[in-house]
Amino acid sequence: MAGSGSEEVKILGGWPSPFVMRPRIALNIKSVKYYLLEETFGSKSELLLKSNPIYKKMPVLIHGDKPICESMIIVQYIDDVWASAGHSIIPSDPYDASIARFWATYIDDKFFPSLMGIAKSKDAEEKKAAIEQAIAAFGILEEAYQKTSKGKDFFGGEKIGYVDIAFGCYVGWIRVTEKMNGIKLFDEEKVPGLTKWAEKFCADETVKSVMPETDALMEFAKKIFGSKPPPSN
Ligand SMILES: N[C@@H](CCC(=O)N[C@@H](CS)C(=O)NCC(=O)O)C(=O)O
Repeated sequence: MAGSGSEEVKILGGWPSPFVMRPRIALNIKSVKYYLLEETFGSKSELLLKSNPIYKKMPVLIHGDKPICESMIIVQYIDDVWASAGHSIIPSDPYDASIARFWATYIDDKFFPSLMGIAKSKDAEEKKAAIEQAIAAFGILEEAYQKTSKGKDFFGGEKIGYVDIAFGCYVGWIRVTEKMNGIKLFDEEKVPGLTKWAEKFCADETVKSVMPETDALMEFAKKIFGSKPPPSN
């Protein structure tokens, strides 16, 4: 049985992590108060290691004394436990829910590796290929957005939903990637829907307080990836 909605809620995680943003947005949608137990990148707390012994990654949601791991599983859990609060994050229609899960999986399995590929590429050729992959994924996601939003602001329709949370958590990192590499992924001409969507997403009350400033994220990125991006063609 799911835990009672009244038990204490804690999130283990660091502010720059896109994955940590996901449950924080979901909790904001449900107006659930939580404590953020800040994890430092590079050193893992005992509580994190104990709470996520398999992957040892953030975020972990601790509800009462129960740990829940994996960001999108946590989002689903929050939607289930606080079902009557805020709005539904997962569509109630089973088919729409499966489509939302499909796109969330695509975002983590295909889009995110291409974004990371840009930062981690060792030479110009690798970087070019990663940029091309990211642009292709943006094109695919633009189509998905046009289909699922049905003329509304978000993938989820009028309100932020499952796919918005899955993709939206990367907006800050996408902006950092654009700045560090002199490229444009949110391109009004090529992906007009996604470009407007990103602005609406970042302006939403449930997102504003957890979306890191691009400059702060950039400083953090320089520390982990180095200040000089690999050469481009
Ligand atoms: N699939 C995981 C990914 C979580 C993840 O990669 N977290 C990173 C922070 S952004 C982490 O904890 N990294 C530490 C490590 O890999 O040891 C999720 O969605 O929760």
